[in-house]
Amino acid sequence: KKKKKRRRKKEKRKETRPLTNLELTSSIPAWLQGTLLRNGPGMHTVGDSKYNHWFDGLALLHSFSIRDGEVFYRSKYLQSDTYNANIEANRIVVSEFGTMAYPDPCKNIFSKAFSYLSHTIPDFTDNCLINIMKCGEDFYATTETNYIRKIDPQTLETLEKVDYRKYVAVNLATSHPHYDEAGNVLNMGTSIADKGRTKYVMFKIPATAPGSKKKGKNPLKHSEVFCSIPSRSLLSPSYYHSFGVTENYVVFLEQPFKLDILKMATAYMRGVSWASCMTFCKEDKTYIHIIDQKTRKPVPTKFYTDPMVVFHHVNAYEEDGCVLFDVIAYEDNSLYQLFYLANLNKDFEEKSRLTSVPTLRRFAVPLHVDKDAEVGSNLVKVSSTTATALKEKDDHVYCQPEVLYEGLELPRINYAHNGKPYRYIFAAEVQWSPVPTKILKYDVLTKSSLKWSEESCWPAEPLFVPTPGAKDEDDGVILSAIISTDPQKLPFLLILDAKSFTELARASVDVDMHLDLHGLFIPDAGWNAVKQTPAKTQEDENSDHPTGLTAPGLGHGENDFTAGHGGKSL
Ligand SMILES: CC1=C(/C=C/C(C)=C/C=C/C(C)=C/C=O)C(C)(C)CCC1
Ligand SMILES: [Fe+2]
Repeated sequence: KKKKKRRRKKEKRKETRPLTNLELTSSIPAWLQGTLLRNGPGMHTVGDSKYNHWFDGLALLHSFSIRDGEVFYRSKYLQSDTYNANIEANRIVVSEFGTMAYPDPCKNIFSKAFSYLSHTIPDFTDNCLINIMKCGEDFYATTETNYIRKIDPQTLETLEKVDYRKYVAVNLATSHPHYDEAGNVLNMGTSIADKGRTKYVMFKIPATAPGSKKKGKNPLKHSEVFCSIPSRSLLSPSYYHSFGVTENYVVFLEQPFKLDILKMATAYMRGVSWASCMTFCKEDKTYIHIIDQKTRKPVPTKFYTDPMVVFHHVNAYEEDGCVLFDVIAYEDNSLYQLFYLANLNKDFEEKSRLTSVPTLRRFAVPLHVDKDAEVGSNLVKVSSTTATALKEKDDHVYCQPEVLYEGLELPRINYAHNGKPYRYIFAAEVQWSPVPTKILKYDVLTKSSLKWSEESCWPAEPLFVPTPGAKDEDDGVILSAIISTDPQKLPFLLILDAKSFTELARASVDVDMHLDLHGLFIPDAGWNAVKQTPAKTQEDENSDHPTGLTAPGLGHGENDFTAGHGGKSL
């Protein structure tokens, strides 16, 4: 018992209490007030057991609150059922993407959690480590299963566990929803429970519960299915990580990177991970579904392109009768392969090489296909792109993209331009190694770029925050959490001027920060709001350590992307 207590205390100490007055290099723009809230895998070892894949790690939330020129930092593990069950058992007892685990036989912890999906697939994890979703007034940590976890964006406390299945029939859902101008959420999920009718389900969650402007109502209860698309193959639906929207359409790629439901149904018995149930069928095509938001039906033409693997859609818009969409595409699924912790060894940067560089590809899909157009003719009449769409017989159209840029991932845009013509992509530059070393601003119009980099620095996804009342698309700042491989260098929040890509300020944090995945910025309601001092929630746990240091994950020298700084971790 004593040992357990000690261990728990140690876990707690990996989290920070709010820190004030982070070291700033220069002043932060006065208008920049709010919280940068981010998510990512933070712990890859529980007791003596280790996860196999970087995407398995227990979710660690962290935030930078910027108020009146000061920056406050805090981090906290998501207290998911998965986290609690693992900590309680002192080993990994819940399966993640790359790790199959078994419940603790001595405990009854799984009596509730271990329900069966379609009587074959065990309940999925609620370790929501990928992104943060805003849903009405609420914020949720998200992953790709049917579970999301409500969180308090200020204290990072974990609140309710929400099962999407209570509201819409999905077993999987993306961690990259879209938002319309009113704040309604549009997301896509896959329904595999009903084996005979495997389908992709597009659903909407309203920003406010209809008929009530009162806070506290759960908008999820009012989720509605917007459209569903039958899967081409009932036993192997495609895997997808995101999708695109324009003002009137939705872009969904049914790619040849697939989930094998039969393999998934027997994975638990066979002791293999979910990841091993995913196959890239390089002989197959990538089908492009364009859904009309007015009719809520897919455009009937069968658009397709060559096999590829896409995780991130960048943006999509309509121009001259076409839907144009930009994605980051790979030739194969080697990205997932690289993130196995066994591959993330000490010589990681030298040894780990992607077999395909992520490329920015622009596709053009003609909305109205002339039945009389000649077979072989290009149906794209847009002058801004060299992408083509060749008419074939039987209502098929073969799309070939224009390759715009090579070596980028984690794309973000000024979200006010989502679904509309746009010019700038902010991303992490990655070449043959999956670790980003530069932040990139790519101008899709002039095809030129600006970059930020610094010796030994690994940047996170760059997030764009517009200046209030901004007119230009790039009028704002870029926020990115930077970690360093140099033990002498502290991790820091970097603030760049989005136009010139010059540094405006940085706030160094004396913690062991983890490399995160995705997040969002929550602007403060009023710029002149009363000065808020975050509550010192973790003070007593950390009182033996006045600076409230964080050592998420494994610490130095272990393979979890934690770039520590010498001697400071707990
Ligand atoms: C647990 C689980 C899954 C988890 C997938 C995850 C966690 C994917 C993360 C992807 C990322 C971070 C991509 C970045 O580009 C699946 C395969 C959906 C299916 C079944 C259960
Ligand atoms: Fe993502």
